[in-house]
Order: sequence, then C-alpha cells, then structure tokens
Amino acid sequence: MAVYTHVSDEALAAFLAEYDLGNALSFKGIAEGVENSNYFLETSKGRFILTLFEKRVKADDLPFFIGVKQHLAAKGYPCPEPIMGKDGKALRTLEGRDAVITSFLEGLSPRRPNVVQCRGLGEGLARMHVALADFGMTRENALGPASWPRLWEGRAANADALLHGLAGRIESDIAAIAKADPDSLPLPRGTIHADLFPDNAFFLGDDFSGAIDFYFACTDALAYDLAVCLNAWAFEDGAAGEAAGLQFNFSKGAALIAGYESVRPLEPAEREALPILARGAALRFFLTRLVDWTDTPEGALVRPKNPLEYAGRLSFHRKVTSAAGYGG
Ligand SMILES: Nc1ncnc2c1ncn2[C@@H]1O[C@H](COP(=O)(O)OP(=O)(O)O)[C@@H](O)[C@H]1O
Ligand SMILES: N[C@@H](CCOP(=O)(O)O)C(=O)O
Repeated sequence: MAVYTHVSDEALAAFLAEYDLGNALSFKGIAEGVENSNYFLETSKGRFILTLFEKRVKADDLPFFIGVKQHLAAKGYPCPEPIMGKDGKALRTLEGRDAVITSFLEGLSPRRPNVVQCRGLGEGLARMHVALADFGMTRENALGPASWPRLWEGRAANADALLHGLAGRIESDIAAIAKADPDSLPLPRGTIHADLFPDNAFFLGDDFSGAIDFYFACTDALAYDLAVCLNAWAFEDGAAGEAAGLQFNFSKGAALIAGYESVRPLEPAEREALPILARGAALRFFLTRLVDWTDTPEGALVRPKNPLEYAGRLSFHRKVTSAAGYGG
C-alpha cells in the first residue's frame, strides 16, 4: 500500500489551479509501490500521476530525477513526463510534501517476464542509455560499494537468523567486491536507472512500452544497469531459501543481453566486468532488503521484500567467471 499522505479535496483543487490541466474528474490512491504516495488523476486534459515524495527521497535529488525524465521525454523515450505548472515549474508542494504531476504511461508490468519481454527490456534499457548520453546533470550512486559497509553494520546476526552461516558469505562478498573495486574499472559511465525491475517496466503485450520510477537514477557504469536487470529479470522462483528453487534462465539472460547489444554493443571491458557487477548488484539489493526486513515494524503498511531472494542470486554469481555465464 503506497499512499502515506492523504490529499484533501480543497488542497487538490488549489494545487490543480496552479496548472493548466482543468479540474479533477477522478482521483484515486495507487496501492502499488513502496517509496512514495502515488495517485491516479484524471482531468479534462487527460490522465496523469500525482506523486508526493516521502522521507526516503532527498529533496536535493529531485531536480536530477525530474531532469532525467524531462530529457528522456523530450527525446521521445517512453517515460512519465513531468508536467509544468503555469509558472513553468514541475516541482511544487502539496500537503507539506514535495510533489509532481507526470503523464500517465500505458502498459502493464509483467508478473513473470517471458524471453521476448526480456529482449524488449534489454533494448529499452540500451535506448535509455543512448538517449541520456548527452544529459548534463550528475548524481552519485548513493547505494554503490562505498555505502555497503554502512548498510551491513550491525546486521550480521539478522542475516544469520534468516539463514545459518549467511553472514560470513555476505562479508566475503563485500570484501571480494571491495578488492575488485568496480568503480575504478575503465567502463563507459553515464546516467543509469539503477532499479529497472519488472514492476518498473511497462509492456503492451510483449512490446516494451516504457519505464517508470527513476528515483534511484544516478551516474554510474552503464553495464551495472544491465547487471541489475540480469538479477531482476533472468532468475526464477527464489523465495524459499538462499538457493532453494532458484534458477537462472539462460534464455532470458541471453535475450536481455542480445536486446541490449542490438542498440548499444558492449565493450570488451564491460563483458569482462559483468560477473563482478552482477554480484555487486545482487549485494546492493540484498543489503537494502535486509535493512528494510529488520527495520520494518510488524503490521506496517508496506511488506518488506525477502532478502533471501538476493542471497540466492549471490550464490549463483560467486561461480560465474565470464559474460557467457549469463548467456552473453
Ligand atoms: N507514469 C505512470 N503511468 C502509469 N502508472 C504509473 C506511473 N507512475 C506510477 N504508476 C503506478 O504507480 C505504481 C507505483 O509507482 P512507483 O513509481 O513504482 O512507486 P514507488 O516509487 O513508491 O515505488 C506503479 O506500479 C504504477 O502502477
Ligand atoms: N526494486 C527494489 C525495491 C525498490 O522498490 P520500487 O517499488 O521503488 O521499485 C527491490 O526489489 O529490492
């Protein structure tokens, strides 16, 4: 359930008066999502999404996130386009929160992506990287390797409570990635989405129809974005335990990489780095999930995601030595 902030009728009417969008015909909270409050808004001018930013998104980062979407939309890339108010500004305040209206994007998020959708997603990701190549703003990846020791601190017992012996393996992963120092590798860098999971990608049938939720976007290695997607799209059934039931689907991995390369071929250094980047991406999602898992009180509105799904992916990545291990 992701409606944390209630918007009164009066506040909505006053807010909409600052736009050239007409009056609200329909206004409903959206249950999906975990970070922000999202509302579906329909006016005489069309369908929109109203987002109120909650605590986890830093106000200072909002101009970057809005800039990314404006840049993509201006290039015709399918993503939520920030709508300007009469004053020419996209960002304003509603019910004490920073808030933005964006265009509504058509499509459905695949529950269980198929091989054709994986290929479309790979193409869509590469098109995004190409469209953002001349985007002028930068933002450091706040969840890169430098942040992991802080996320991990004091959580070893929580990891072992999830699965006996897991803490030691996570500590080895953190050490191995620190040693490989992926941030120092000579990889092409640029603006990346950094969280393009199936719930953040839309499809019409098997055709990629766009990407949403740019609130982890940052400046980092382009191949790291592909590594995030390999983790999120090409594994199947990992909820039960560290590796129990978890399978890497090579057809999906190969389709994702081939789709990506049909738009932007990988450089040899990117292929070589793929195993360490994929391991790092799995560790990043394991750690943020572990933090949410241990910090979310019982009975909270949002159910935290299971960290063990990403512990299972880490077991797989530890054994991969080349891009071929992912079907590339
Ligand atoms: N531009 C959009 N067009 C259509 N639906 C959207 C759009 N933005 C968000 N949504 C809907 O709202 C949900 C939550 O959005 P998301 O950005 O993932 O939230 P959060 O950042 O809180 O996780 C999505 O799953 C989708 O159903
Ligand atoms: N994709 C992350 C969680 C971030 O949630 P989102 O709804 O903002 O995409 C994960 O699966 O751990």
